[in-house]
Amino acid sequence: MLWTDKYRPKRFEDVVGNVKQKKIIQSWVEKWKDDNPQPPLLLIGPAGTGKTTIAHIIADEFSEYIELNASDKRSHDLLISTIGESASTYSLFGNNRKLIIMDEVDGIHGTNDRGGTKALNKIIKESKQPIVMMANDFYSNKLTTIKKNAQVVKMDKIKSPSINKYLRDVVLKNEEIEVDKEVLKKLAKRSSGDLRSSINTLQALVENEGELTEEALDSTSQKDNTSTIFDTVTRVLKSKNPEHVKRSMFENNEDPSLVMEYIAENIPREYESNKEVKKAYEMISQADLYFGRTRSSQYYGYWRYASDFMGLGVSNSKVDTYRKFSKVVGPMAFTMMGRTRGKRALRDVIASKMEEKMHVSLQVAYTIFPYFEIMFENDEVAWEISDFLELEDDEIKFFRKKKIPKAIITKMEKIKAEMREDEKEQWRSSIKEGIFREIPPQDLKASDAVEESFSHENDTVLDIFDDFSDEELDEIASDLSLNDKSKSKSRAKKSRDSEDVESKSREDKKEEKLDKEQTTLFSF
Ligand SMILES: Nc1ncnc2c1ncn2[C@@H]1O[C@H](COP(=O)(O)OP(=O)(O)OP(=O)(O)O)[C@@H](O)[C@H]1O
Repeated sequence: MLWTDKYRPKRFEDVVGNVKQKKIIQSWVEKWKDDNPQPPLLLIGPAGTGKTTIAHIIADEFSEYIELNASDKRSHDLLISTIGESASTYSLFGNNRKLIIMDEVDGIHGTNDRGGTKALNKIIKESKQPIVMMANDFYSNKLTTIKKNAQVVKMDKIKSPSINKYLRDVVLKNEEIEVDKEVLKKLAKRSSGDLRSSINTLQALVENEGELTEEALDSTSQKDNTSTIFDTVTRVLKSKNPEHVKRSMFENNEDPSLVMEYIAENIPREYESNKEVKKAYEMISQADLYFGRTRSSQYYGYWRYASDFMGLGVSNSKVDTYRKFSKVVGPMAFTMMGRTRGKRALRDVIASKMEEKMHVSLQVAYTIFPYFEIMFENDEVAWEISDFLELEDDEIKFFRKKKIPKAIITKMEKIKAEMREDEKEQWRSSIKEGIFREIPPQDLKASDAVEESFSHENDTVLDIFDDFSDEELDEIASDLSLNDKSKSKSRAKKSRDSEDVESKSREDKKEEKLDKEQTTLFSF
């Protein structure tokens, strides 16, 4: 269980720091309870200081609450259509107030066609129900009017001695874990006032290493004012606010390809719908492509695209934000493999085996990886797929921690040995078809997903490219084969890019053919 969830304060007294602010908030709650309506509460402050925690403690004081993410367009529509009305009507039952919690109000879209702050301001002004809003950026111009109509509570960073004390007396004491005092102090200091990140870092280090060592701390946590890798991943997966995501990516000093691996590892832990997972992996695969280009061309400008795809792209792949607490974990497969270049190539070796045996593009192969993780949980299926793809032991380890039991291997090899050649052939194609059957067909069409993510329904994705020049956009469009015109322009410009596009269309044809062939059941 995630420690930040386990030790999430349930009462105001348990919330660390911000003593004066807590008093103001408690008084706001008391006044509402005395039937004395108050302006909306706006909690502004740095990440991981307890704003959401406080909002939930407040929620316990009211009979009902509704929680929305203001920067999420769908939430915003919901807000207008349902809350807009109820916020301005008194409850029929006196004190039965419905608390409205709105996170990321500094990420709300400004213009009218996207809902906008105007409508939100109207609701805030007219609301007869308690509203709590949260934001990170005190100086965001999106908050100018909201601030005028709200009771603003500026939350401070948590001081490092308080963080240290909390980690020691609450978290470690309860977990019955002893750590080096000096290293703990260092961790508290490095968290830059972000209590959540300090807890996450502590848990990750203790669980991964079995103890808290200075070396491990130095390798994961960052210098002051920079986000830790865990925070960046949390931000990318949980937020839909482009500015927050961008800032977090920017402030992270880690090796960007490692950040990508962390994000990739955590996508299926946070996102629930296949469509979102698939879109997110599309974005990862685009980021990966640009890392590859950076390496081959030594042009570091490509890093920026990689960073936008894995940050904003992944963040925007979710339809809605999830209100759950998934544990951010390190990239298992990559940690196991170490980070040497030779070993990291393992991932690409698997993908190319899939390309050869399953006739899919490398891009699609990467998209299938998370599904393999699930399929490989079954011993027989793991053996059959591994045998079909001719995976080596270390490649199997990529998808499952445990070895395939010897008894299963012996049993399956015996079955296979007794098959005639034509039966073997049929069996191999049934494995291939079986894999495809387990994956929604639309998830296998990489190019569709990219096009979809550029559709006008998903406006926020377009925001990613707001500050790209026309030329840069042209190049990206051609890489993603979005339109023929830019494709041919780029072809003339760069032979490397044209090779990508051509091989992509070859793969598309192969996929179309495969789609037609997929008729039989997954017959394991
Ligand atoms: N002041 C605090 N006291 C005790 N625990 C805290 C405090 N702040 C954060 N935490 C821990 O960190 C977790 C996350 O905090 P929370 O979600 O409230 O932060 P936040 O300020 O809302 O961050 P964000 O701006 O990123 O949404 C909590 O579940 C809790 O475990």
